[in-house]
Amino acid sequence: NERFDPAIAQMIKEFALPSRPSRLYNPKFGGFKRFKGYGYGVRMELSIAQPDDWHLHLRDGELLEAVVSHSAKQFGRAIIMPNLRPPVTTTSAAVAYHDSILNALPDNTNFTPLMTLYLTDKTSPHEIKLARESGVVYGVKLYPAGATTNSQDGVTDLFGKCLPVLEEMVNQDMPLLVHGEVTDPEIDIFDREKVFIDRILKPLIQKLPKLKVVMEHVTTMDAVKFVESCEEGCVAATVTPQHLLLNRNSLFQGGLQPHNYCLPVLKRETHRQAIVAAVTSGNRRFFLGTDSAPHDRQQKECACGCAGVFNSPVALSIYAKVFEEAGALDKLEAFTSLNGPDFYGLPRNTRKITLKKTTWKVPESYSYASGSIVPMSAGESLEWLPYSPS
Ligand SMILES: NC(=O)N[C@@H](CC(=O)O)C(=O)O
Ligand SMILES: [Zn+2]
Ligand SMILES: [Zn+2]
Repeated sequence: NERFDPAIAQMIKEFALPSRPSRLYNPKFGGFKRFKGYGYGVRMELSIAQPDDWHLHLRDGELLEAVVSHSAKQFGRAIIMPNLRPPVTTTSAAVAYHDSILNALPDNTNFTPLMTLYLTDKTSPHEIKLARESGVVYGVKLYPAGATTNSQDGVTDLFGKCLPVLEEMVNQDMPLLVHGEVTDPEIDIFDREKVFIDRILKPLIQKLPKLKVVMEHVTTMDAVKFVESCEEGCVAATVTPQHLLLNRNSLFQGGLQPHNYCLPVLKRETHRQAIVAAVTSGNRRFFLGTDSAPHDRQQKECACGCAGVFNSPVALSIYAKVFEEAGALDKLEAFTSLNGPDFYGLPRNTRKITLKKTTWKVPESYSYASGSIVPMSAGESLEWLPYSPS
């Protein structure tokens, strides 16, 4: 590095990986032209195994058509959430939904949807067997009834109604994916995740220590501590771009910000920092799950707006930004591309994608047949532009 100006040498040191520099990180030097954010025109590229999205809402109908390509461009696989109306409660419904996703996909993509079943009080153990046999279902989703978007048909009493199903899931090695918030109206909305851990998750893993559980979209230091305390390979967590980048101030900055409203709701800064520390530590229990949850603009900008952030177009740029700011770009690939398949017992993607450190502007909205969808960070500038896999 002596060849370079000391400022560049320092930057290279910061970005170069101690362990596998050539594999994960290839800085390319583009002369000494001024380049935004970089005094000396250093151009950076990050090449990583193709990421998967372990928590994604693709919706159906027109919305599915409008959003699916944003995921298919960047991700190899995605766990598809079943909270449609009506919810995907049976294997045959999951197979039909799988087909409609494949039909909506653009040509020449290798994107593979991994389906889930929506757990209800009435789900039978037999349905779990069918799900496993289908070869397209990879998880069962627990929505406490009333906790979030389209959760009306969710579970009212997990231990009272669902134990035989959960036992069959252990037999079938079928993971339980959890929206971890209690719905008790007495509990403050900012405490619902913590209380869920104490009331439901701790007793659950005590009763069924072999059940694979993914705590979806973790938002608190309590969840981080809980997941870290569990046995690796049994309990894991997905983390969204918004819960890594934003705190609850972003809901009210300069006026009410409906496009930052999702569930679990954004938390205070100390929680955000705990989540960033967890994912950038290299802990294998944490992996990428965008929770990209598109709603039409009119359903967001109204008197009783829906919960959900549409982040597919910006997710990888934001994850890279968060890891870069934490000085942990060397841990990004494990989080985006390795820990997830390892937990689910699936092969890692062999394709690569490239993230290029260049400034790009996020569109204000994406229009589709009957409306438009506003993405996370709409109108803002981001770096780390993802390139399609080669
Ligand atoms: N995250 C959200 O705020 N919304 C999700 C549901 C969910 O994941 O809880 C949705 O389907 O819109
Ligand atoms: Zn959820
Ligand atoms: Zn979700």
